[in-house]
Amino acid sequence: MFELRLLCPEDKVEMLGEALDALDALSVSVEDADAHTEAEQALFGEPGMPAPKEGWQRSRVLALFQGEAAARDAARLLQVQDFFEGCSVLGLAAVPQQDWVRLTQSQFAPVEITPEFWIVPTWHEPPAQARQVIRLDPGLAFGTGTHPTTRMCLRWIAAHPPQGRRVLDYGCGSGILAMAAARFGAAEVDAVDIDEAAVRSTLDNAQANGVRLRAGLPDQARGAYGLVLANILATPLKVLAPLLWSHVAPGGSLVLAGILERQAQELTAAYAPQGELRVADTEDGWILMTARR
Ligand SMILES: C[S@@+](CC[C@H](N)C(=O)[O-])C[C@H]1O[C@@H](n2cnc3c(N)ncnc32)[C@H](O)[C@@H]1O
Repeated sequence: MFELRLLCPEDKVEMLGEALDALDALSVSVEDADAHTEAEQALFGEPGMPAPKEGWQRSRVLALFQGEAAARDAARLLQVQDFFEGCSVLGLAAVPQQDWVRLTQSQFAPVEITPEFWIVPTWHEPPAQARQVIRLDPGLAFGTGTHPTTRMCLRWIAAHPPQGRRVLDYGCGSGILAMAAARFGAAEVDAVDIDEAAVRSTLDNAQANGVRLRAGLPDQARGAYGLVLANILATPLKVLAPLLWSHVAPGGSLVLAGILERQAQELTAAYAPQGELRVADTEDGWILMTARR
């Protein structure tokens, strides 16, 4: 394969991407051309807020082509287009053949939650000491067990098995928390998400793990649950406070994640009318907050 490297200003990125697509590029990726220099610009918003800008001042656009001829033709064609003004060709380079599947898989190892409880990709054997295993491959939905917020929720579930309880996983992503709740004895599990792809992913993962649960959009959450889990982000968690609390049964627990250490105070304040949130765990600057009803 051959890689064509282009440089372009912010307002040309989208058009260039579409043109490369039309020229049969196998893939197009965009990087900050000023990364690791004084001119590097951070491009992210606060959790729950849009990024301040959609592109970098100067972007490096990398397009993969099947062969050298296709990459050279694309470069020649682009250079004579009006919209290419302000852009330039940085170069063409052969991309060494790699086993991409193996390379991707090698980045995902089994994740230890406790010495007995592991999240294991399907291409790995579970470790010998694992007594509880969830099989999960990285997919479209969030939740492989590699993120601290997910890991803290999983540790909490393992330490407080929801034996015989109804459990709600609000913002289920891959369904990892819902499956863990089922594995640790939940009588009934509902998993909901605003993203339909996450709902599908949860159903697929549950089936692959032989776990019974109901998954759907948020209006599928019904009634009171002995355990409500929500690993989202601070801003939606604050907005959802009355709703999430309304689903916690008397004597039940609420477990919240996706919160940065510095956001503890605002979360405590947002939930104060409902219940007393406490920090139950912390990892890599993230915290887990819980409350009993
Ligand atoms: C950080 S992921 C957590 C996934 C998984 N529960 C875990 O712990 O790894 C957050 C999920 O919440 C979903 N989400 C975001 N806002 C939501 C909302 N208002 N209601 C329901 N789900 C929401 C997202 O689509 C995403 O799948």
